[in-house]
Amino acid sequence: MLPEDVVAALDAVADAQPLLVATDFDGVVAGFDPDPLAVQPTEGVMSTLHGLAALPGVHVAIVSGRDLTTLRLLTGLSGEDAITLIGSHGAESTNPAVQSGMHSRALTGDDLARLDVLEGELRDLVTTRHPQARVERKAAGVAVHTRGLPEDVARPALEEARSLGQSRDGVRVLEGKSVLELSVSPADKGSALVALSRTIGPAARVYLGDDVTDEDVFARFEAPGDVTVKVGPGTTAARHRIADTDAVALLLADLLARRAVAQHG
Ligand SMILES: O=P(O)(O)OC[C@H]1O[C@H](O[C@H]2O[C@H](CO)[C@@H](O)[C@H](O)[C@H]2O)[C@H](O)[C@@H](O)[C@@H]1O
Repeated sequence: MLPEDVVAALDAVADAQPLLVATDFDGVVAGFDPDPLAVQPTEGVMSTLHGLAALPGVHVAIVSGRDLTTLRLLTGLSGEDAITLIGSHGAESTNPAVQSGMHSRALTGDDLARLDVLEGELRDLVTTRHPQARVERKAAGVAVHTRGLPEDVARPALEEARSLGQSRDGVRVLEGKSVLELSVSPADKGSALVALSRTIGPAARVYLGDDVTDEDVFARFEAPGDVTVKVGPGTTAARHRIADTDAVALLLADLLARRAVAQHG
C-alpha cells in the first residue's frame, strides 16, 4: 500500500497537462547488486514507464549517475524511444535539448585527459591499498565501489578516494550508496531536469530518487504541482517518502492507472 499523502499527491497531478514523470535508476527502478552490471529493472517497471510515455501529454525520463551507454544497456532503451535518458548525473542525454539548455559547459578534451589521469591514480590506490574495492570508469567520472565489503574495509577505501578527489582541481566528489565518484563534469541531475522541463513546460512534475545526488532534483522541483518522492530512509528535501523499489513499482503503476482514467474517463 502507498502512503496516503502519496496517493493524494498522485491524484492531484494525474490529469496535469503536460506531466513530466522522471525517476532515478539504481535503488529506485532497479535494486542493488555488488556487480553494477548485474542489475535489472524491477519486473514490470519498464513496461509501466513505456505505458506512461505512450499517453498523450506525458513525458518520461530516467536520470542516473550511470553513463548513457550503460543506462541504455540496462534499460533496453535506445535514443529512438519516447523515454528520455539522462546519464552521468546530467552530463549526457538522449535529448540534445537537455545539454543545450543547461548552463554547465560540455566536457572538453582537457577534462577527459584529467579523467584518464584520475582513473590511473584511483586504480593505483585501490590495487595497492584496497584490493577488495572495485573501480568503475564512466563517461564523466570514475567511481570506487565497496558494496558487500565489511565496514572496516569499505570506510578507508572511500575516505582515501575522497581525499584523492578533494586534492585535485576541477574534480567533484559525489557521494552515493557504497560508492564514491570523482567527476570532471559540473552537471547535476537537478539542472538537467530543469533544462528538460523548459522544453516541455509541464504543469506538474513527479520525481523519484533515493540517493544524495537526487537531492539536487528535490531542491529544484519546488513548484506547487511538483511531487518529489524519496525512496528509503535518510534526510531529504523531498515532499514525500516511500519504502523501497517495490513501492516504486506500485506508485508508477498507480500513476499510470490514474492518468489513463483521467484521459479516457
Ligand atoms: O543515479 P543512480 O541511477 O542512482 O546511479 C547511482 C550509481 O548507481 C550504481 O551504483 C549503485 O548500484 C550498484 C548496482 O546495484 C551497486 O553495486 C552500488 O553499490 C550502488 O552505489 C552505479 O554503478 C554508479 O555508477 C552510479 O553512480
